[in-house]
Order: sequence, then C-alpha cells, then structure tokens
Amino acid sequence: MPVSTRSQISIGRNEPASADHDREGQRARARLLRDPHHGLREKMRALTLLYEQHRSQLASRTGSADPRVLGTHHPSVELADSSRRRRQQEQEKQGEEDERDPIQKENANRGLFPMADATKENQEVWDQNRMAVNSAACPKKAVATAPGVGRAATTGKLSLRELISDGAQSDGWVGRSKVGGDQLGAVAAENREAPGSRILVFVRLRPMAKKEKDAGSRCCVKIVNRKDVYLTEFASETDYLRLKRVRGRHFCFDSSFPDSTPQQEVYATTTADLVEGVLQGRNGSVFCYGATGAGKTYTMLGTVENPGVMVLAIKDLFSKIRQRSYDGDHSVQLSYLEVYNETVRDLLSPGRPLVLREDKQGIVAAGLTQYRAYTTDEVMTLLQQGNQNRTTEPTRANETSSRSHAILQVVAEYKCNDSGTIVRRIGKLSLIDLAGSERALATDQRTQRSIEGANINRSLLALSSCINALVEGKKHIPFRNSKLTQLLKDSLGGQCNTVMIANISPSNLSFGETQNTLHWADRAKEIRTKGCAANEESSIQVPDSEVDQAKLILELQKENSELRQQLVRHQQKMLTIQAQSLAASPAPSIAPPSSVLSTPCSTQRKVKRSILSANCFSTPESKNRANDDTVVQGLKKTVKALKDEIEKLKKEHVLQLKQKDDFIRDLITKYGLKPSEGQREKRVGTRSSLRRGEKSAAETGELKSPNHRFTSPVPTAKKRSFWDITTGNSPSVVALNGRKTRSHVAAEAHATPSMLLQPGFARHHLKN
Ligand SMILES: Nc1ncnc2c1ncn2[C@@H]1O[C@H](COP(=O)(O)OP(=O)(O)OP(=O)(O)O)[C@@H](O)[C@H]1O
Repeated sequence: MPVSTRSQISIGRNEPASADHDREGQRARARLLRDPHHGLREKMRALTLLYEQHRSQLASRTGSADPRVLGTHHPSVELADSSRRRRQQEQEKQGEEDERDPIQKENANRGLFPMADATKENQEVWDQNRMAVNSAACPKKAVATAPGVGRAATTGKLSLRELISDGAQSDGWVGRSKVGGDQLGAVAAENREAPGSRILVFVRLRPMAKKEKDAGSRCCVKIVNRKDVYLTEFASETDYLRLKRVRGRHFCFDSSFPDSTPQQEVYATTTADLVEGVLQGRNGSVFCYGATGAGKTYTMLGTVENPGVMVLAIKDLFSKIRQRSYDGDHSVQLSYLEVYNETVRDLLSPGRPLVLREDKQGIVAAGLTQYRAYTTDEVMTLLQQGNQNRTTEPTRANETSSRSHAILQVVAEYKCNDSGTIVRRIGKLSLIDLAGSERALATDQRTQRSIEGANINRSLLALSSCINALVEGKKHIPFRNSKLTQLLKDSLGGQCNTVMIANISPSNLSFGETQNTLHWADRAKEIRTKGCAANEESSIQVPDSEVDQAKLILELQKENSELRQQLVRHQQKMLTIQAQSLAASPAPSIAPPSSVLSTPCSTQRKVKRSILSANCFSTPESKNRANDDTVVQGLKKTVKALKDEIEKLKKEHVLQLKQKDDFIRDLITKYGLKPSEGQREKRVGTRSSLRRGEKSAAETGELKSPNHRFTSPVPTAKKRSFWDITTGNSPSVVALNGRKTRSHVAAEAHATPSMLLQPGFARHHLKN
C-alpha cells in the first residue's frame, strides 16, 4: 500500500494544473487517486463476464463446459486464472500456517470480520481470508467454493432439493429436477453414503430491530454465498485489555438466508418439495428453532402482507391438488395443537389437555380434532382460529412472544380407482413453530413467565439431548423426556423428510443465543432420519360384477349399522354410570347442586374439604360420611375411566363410519349404484352431518361436546392472536385475577386489516 500511495501522489504532482480541465477528467483522476487499479479491475470484470457468456453459449451448443475442450482461452481469463491460482497458493500457505500457530490464526481472524462498514476492498480481503479459514473450519467448504456454486446458490430461484438431483432415488426426496449444482451434487453424494435422509438445515437472519438499533447494537452475523454464516464476538466495551480483539466462528449450512430474503423464497427453498412429497404419500416436517424474538413465528406464520411458510404451504398444497383433480380424489385433514407448560392442547377445539399415545401411526394426541378442509380459505380460517387460541404474551425480549410450541399437521389423502383396485396414499406434513429458548433475564422474572420460560427451556433441552443422542448414534434416544420430543419423534428419527430452519438475530447483544442456535443447527445437520419411502399404499379389490358390488355395499352397510348400535350401547352405558354416581353422591347439604357440573379442580377441592371435616369431628356419622366419600371417589374414578374409553371408542367408530361412508359413496358414484331410500336415510352419520348437528346445538346454547363443557373462559381472555398484533392493534391492559395481563379481547372487534379481510377470507366471513 505505501508504494501505491506514493505513486498516486506523484501522479498528482506531475500533472500540470490547468483551468480548462473538464470535470470528467478531474473525477477520473480522483477515482484513480482513490483506487489506482479501478479501471483495470473493471475491464477485467467485463472481459471475464464476456468470456463466461461466450463459454456458456458454446457449452450449450457442444454440451461441454470445460474450457480445455472448448479451446477458448481468453487472455483475461488466463490472467484471472493465474491470479486465482496465486491466491489459492497463498491461501493454502495461510491455512497451513494457521494450523501451525493458533495465535497467528487468531490474528488472521482479526482481519476477517470487517462486518457492517466493509468497503469493496475489505470485501475482497474478507472473501480471500474467508476461503482460507473455511478450508480449516469447514471440511465441506470444497463443496461451497466449487465453480458454479456461488451462482447456483445466489440465484435463490432453485430449491435445494431441486438441485440435489442425483440423490433423488437414494434418499427419498421427490420432485427434483435434473439441474445439478456441483455443490449440491456433493450434498446428495453425502446423503447417498449413509442410509436414510439427512435433516436439511437452513439459517434465516432477521433484520435488526429498531429497539436494537436504538440500544447501539452492532451486527455480528454475516452471511456469505447464501451458505456460510460468520459470527463475530466483539469484546465488551469495558474489557480494556481485549477491546480491539474480535473472535469469530464460521458455520456452513445447506442454505442461509440474509435479512432481506422474502418469505416466498424461504418457502420455495425449504418446504415446497415437502409439499410435493406429501402428495406422493411421504411424510415431511419443517420446524423453526431459535432464541426468543429471532423470527420463528414470522417465518412460520408471517403477516397478512407477508404470509409465512404455513400459509404458503397450505396454498401450494391446494393449488397442486386442484391441478391434479382429474387424477383421483384428494382430501385434506388438519389438526393444530400446542404444547404449553408440558401439556398438549387442541388449538382448534380448546378444552382438556390431550394425552399422548403411541400407536401404529406413531405418537398421536388422543382426541385431537381432525378437520376436513376443502378450500384454502377454510384452512386459513382454522389457522387463524388456532392462532387466537395459542398462548402468546409480551415479554421484555419480544412483544408477541409465543409461550408454547405449536404444531400444524396437514394430512393429504389420495384415492383413485386403478382398473378395479382402489389405491390409497396418505402423506403428512408437520409445520412446527417452537417457542424460543431464553434466558430468565431476557424475558421476565414474573412468576408465570418464568415458569413458562423454564418449561420451554426444559423441552428444548430435551430436544438437544435427542439431537445429541441421534448424532452419536445411541441406541436409546430420550424422546420421552418431554412432550415436545415425543411429538417430534417422527420428524427426528422416523420415516420423514425433515427441514430445520434456525432463526437468528443480527444483534451482538444476542450473541450468546445466536451462537447457541447455530451450534445446535450445526449438530442437527448430522442427524439422519430413516429416510422417507412413500407410505404403504392400501388397496381394496372391487368386485367386477354388479351383483358382487351390491353385495359388498350391503355388507359394509351392515357393518356400519352394527358399529352405530355399538356406539349407542356405549353411550347408554355411560349415562347409566353417570346416573349411578350421581345417586351415590352425598346429600345436597354436603355437596351443593352446582357440583354436578363442577370441573375436576372444584371436585378436588370438595373432596379435600370433606376429608378435613372427617379429621376434625370423628363422630360415627362423620366416619360414615367419609366412607361414602371414598366410595364416591372410587366411583368417580371408574366413571372417568369409562368416559375416556367411551370417548375413544366413539372417535374410532366415527372414523370407521366415515371411512365406510366414503367408500360406499365412492362405489355408488363410480358404479352408478343407487341405494334404496331406507338405506340412504340410514347413512346420515357422516362427519359433516355430525358437525352440522353440533353447530345447531351450539346455537341453541346446548353443550354437546365434552370439550365445550370444560372450556374455561379465562384462558380465552388471556390469549392474544399473532394476527392481531401484526396488524397493529394495540392490546389493552386489564387486571385478571389481580395480575396485570394484556388482553386483545377489546381490540378484536376493530381488528383491521385482519386475515379475514383478505380476498379469500372475505367470502367466508360474509357467509358467516
Ligand atoms: N425476516 C423478518 N423480516 C421482518 N421482520 C421480522 C423478520 N423476522 C422477525 N421479524 C420481526 O421480529 C419480531 C420478532 O419475531 P417473532 O415474533 O417471529 O420471533 P419469535 O422467534 O417467534 O419469538 P418467540 O420465540 O418469543 O415467539 C416481530 O416483530 C417480527 O415481525
């Protein structure tokens, strides 16, 4: 640099100062003084560009991209190649030196992170040095810096799995095009090495928030090549000894999204292929992981103007189904649940906590509502309804902090008649918005928030133990340590194509959280799921002759009616037991009449009181009463167990009935068979008709479902919808149970522009 400065000055001195020098000349000189090699570099760039164009044209004609084959060595390219070779040699030398001497390595790192105010010159130094560090820090770097990689990755137009075309057969990804990038071919090769499918890990950086800017925070994350993430740790301002020292870490992911990446691009790169896979009968999972306020909910749900992955996936799914409507029948079922303080709750039909059970399909939440949806609008309404029920609370770190993990499951079923055989294919897509990991101080120290925080951290800790165990190939994976890991069992270790999106903040104030997130994301890269072959197709052979078909229909209808009778018997049994328990319960003087409809909590309180009185006044009468209480308690337990069993049976029956109804309907429409009037009247118990019944009951104020009976108004009043907040409604503050909580209830009536007012929703809204 001193040489060039001197030469610049001499140029300035030797040039005679003249008044009629035109401005252009002055500007050119000024530019030359600033950067003597500017013109040369510009020329070189133009020539290289020209050469690249020429080469790609020839390659498309001859089918080869090798310049040696093409025999077109442009002089500028020769020059560029030799300088690149020289740079590479220097870098290799640098890498060796780095390995030899850790202190030198750290010194080199100092120059590596010019961050926010990086000039063009700095950028070049950055790029050169980066490559040197990459080779040491990330063995996969050879992949990232391979020719053509930057281009493929920076376009951002092709999804990652489209590019991993080679591994399509081996690891089960679907819908990959034949466009192969060197980089991603290598990822595919890596996937081919071991059985199963690797979890794809993406990183998304959010923009700096105003609050962070105001607090004077600096950007400590840099994303290069849409793949590499550089994290810088700035020394604390009070640490005078290390004030000038900067440390850094480098991570390399399947793809990384800078803060300006639009939602559509994030969806196309991460999830679009999974949606296609679901329609082919494969399972897919996408989960967002990161610290509180890092942008997980924004990525998953988004806002009205910028809808997130969940919304885009649903839209895409329905548009794909519409395109394939000529080919068989598709149906979509939806469920939405949250894990809040280690309890699983149905977000579409809030009520009692759900119990997790393991069956043939994996872990399922018993009693979770499955809604059949026919249009995107319908799903959006359900999604919005679910989000209103989701627990969000303002914390110090995030005004709309999700206090629960939310899982949206979409099951797509495909049915078609393949020359007399009915083929069924089922694929499941799980979209998971995890609650944010947090430090107690980062959120609140108020009791409720800290309990929530502790539970969130506990479940995320369980998640990290599972990730560790999976990466280390342990036999026992501790999925049972938390509800969240139980629910994610399929996504992490099962037959599923899984995508993890790690959300990070750019602020150096969140350095610890960002480092933690990147560490776990880096670990997760090594997890291999069992891969995902298409779920087994089930098929029923339909008899050829009309007589046999009619016979089959009759058999199925008979089975249907038997199931209905069984259901009625169970309901009667339940009513009898309820009546017995009521009759056996203590006289009204002991238990007030309202206790008949009491919640489990109030029942507990009542029992406690009676035990207490028995201890205080141990007369023969009170002893009898205590005995009665014990009997009642026992009976109540039996009733509860029976109720649960009946509920379970009811659900199973309704499902079976529904499947049979569908099947019969299929047969009737396909073979033009018309059931008799009587038969038609019998087949009224389809799901939609049941739902109609429920709706009218709700309108008359009658409580039909046990879920409704136990719905408490308090949690609903506490809930704030993400949509309300993102649409700018300022939540009012009301005192609830003596504790100040924000509530969106008052603001709800004026909520504009809500998702309901979107073109799709407007129709639905008007209908209602
Ligand atoms: N990519 C982005 N572009 C613009 N704004 C963003 C982006 N990511 C996040 N934000 C904004 O940052 C804030 C926090 O984001 P969000 O609520 O999604 O965080 P979170 O990770 O879900 O937090 P928590 O775990 O506490 O729920 C929101 O106001 C959101 O609008």
